Amino acid sequence: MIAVLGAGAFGTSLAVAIGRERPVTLWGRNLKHRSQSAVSLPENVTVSAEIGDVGADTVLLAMPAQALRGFLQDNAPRLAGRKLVACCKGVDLRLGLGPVGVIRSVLPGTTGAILTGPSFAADIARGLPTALTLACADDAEGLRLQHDLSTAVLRLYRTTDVVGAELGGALKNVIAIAAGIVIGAGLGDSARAALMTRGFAEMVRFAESRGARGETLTGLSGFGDLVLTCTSPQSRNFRHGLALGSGQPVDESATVEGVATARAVTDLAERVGIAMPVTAMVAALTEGHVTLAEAVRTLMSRPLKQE
Ligand SMILES: NC(=O)C1=CN([C@@H]2O[C@H](COP(=O)(O)OP(=O)(O)OC[C@H]3O[C@@H](n4cnc5c(N)ncnc54)[C@H](O)[C@@H]3O)[C@@H](O)[C@H]2O)C=CC1
Ligand SMILES: O=C(CO)COP(=O)(O)O
Repeated sequence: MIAVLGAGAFGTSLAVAIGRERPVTLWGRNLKHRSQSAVSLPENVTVSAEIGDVGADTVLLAMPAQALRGFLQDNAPRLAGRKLVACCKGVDLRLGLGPVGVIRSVLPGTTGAILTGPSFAADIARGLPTALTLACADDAEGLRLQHDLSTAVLRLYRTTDVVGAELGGALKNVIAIAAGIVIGAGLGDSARAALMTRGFAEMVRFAESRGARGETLTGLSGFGDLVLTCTSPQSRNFRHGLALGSGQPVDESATVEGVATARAVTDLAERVGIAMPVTAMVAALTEGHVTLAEAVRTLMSRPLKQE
């Protein structure tokens, strides 16, 4: 049995997609919000506001990355021993870990996996074809999850490179904010392409330094999601950048994972001496430490180097 915890945009869309083929329980802490959503649920989906009723052994965790640690701590006894699949993208500010690292840190001994890759919740909910990465260090467990969670239109690829999948999804949000800033400020498509490419280089550099395989970063959870998020106004991270770049107010109510992750990753990279110029600039810009003009000048005046 499968449960999705978190009835926001992504959790609801996953419950809808999986619920078209098999039974799912969807739990949310604020189901009033869900009932206002335009998405209608298939019959296979049972909605519950009582977490104690959720008896599934496979549990998808679909809340923002910065909320995951507290949620796991609050619900540790009830979640221990289940297969936990993180469905969020980010690096925890306090622990400096991706979502599976957070699961392992709060619930040692629990199987942790991550479902990530290029997919807008609205596309999944509409039943449009989507391909994602399912990463689990235990390949036999990963194989089982891959089969249990794939559907006719939700195609899961499998890897054991958990760190690579975690960091691809987390870091692309930061680069998407930068891409939005570039477009919002009218700096042009050429500048965005340059920034995506150099941003991707620093994603790979950072992820490899933490044990990820480069090929994971070139896959769906890295390059794939980078392309989607840096080029579509459906992305909240991209839209956040658009607002910053064009001097408009940002949407404070939106889940914009790249903001906290930019700070978390900048601090981690500084500690180990890895150059992350785009990520560090996004952290400085979103925190108001530099102006856009200073950021562009700084990035363009870095010493000339080999590609
Ligand atoms: N929306 C999308 O298209 C996609 C989102 N994601 C990822 O999914 C994660 C969640 O994003 P969305 O669902 O889009 O955000 P959302 O803002 O639509 O929903 C977040 C949900 O988490 C719940 N929540 C927040 N803090 C909580 C806590 N402490 N305990 C329990 N529930 C809590 C909220 O009540 C809300 O229902 C993010 O990491 C995002 O990057 C991944 C792929 C696609
Ligand atoms: O992760 C996503 C698409 O894969 C969703 O992007 P946003 O969180 O920027 O909306």
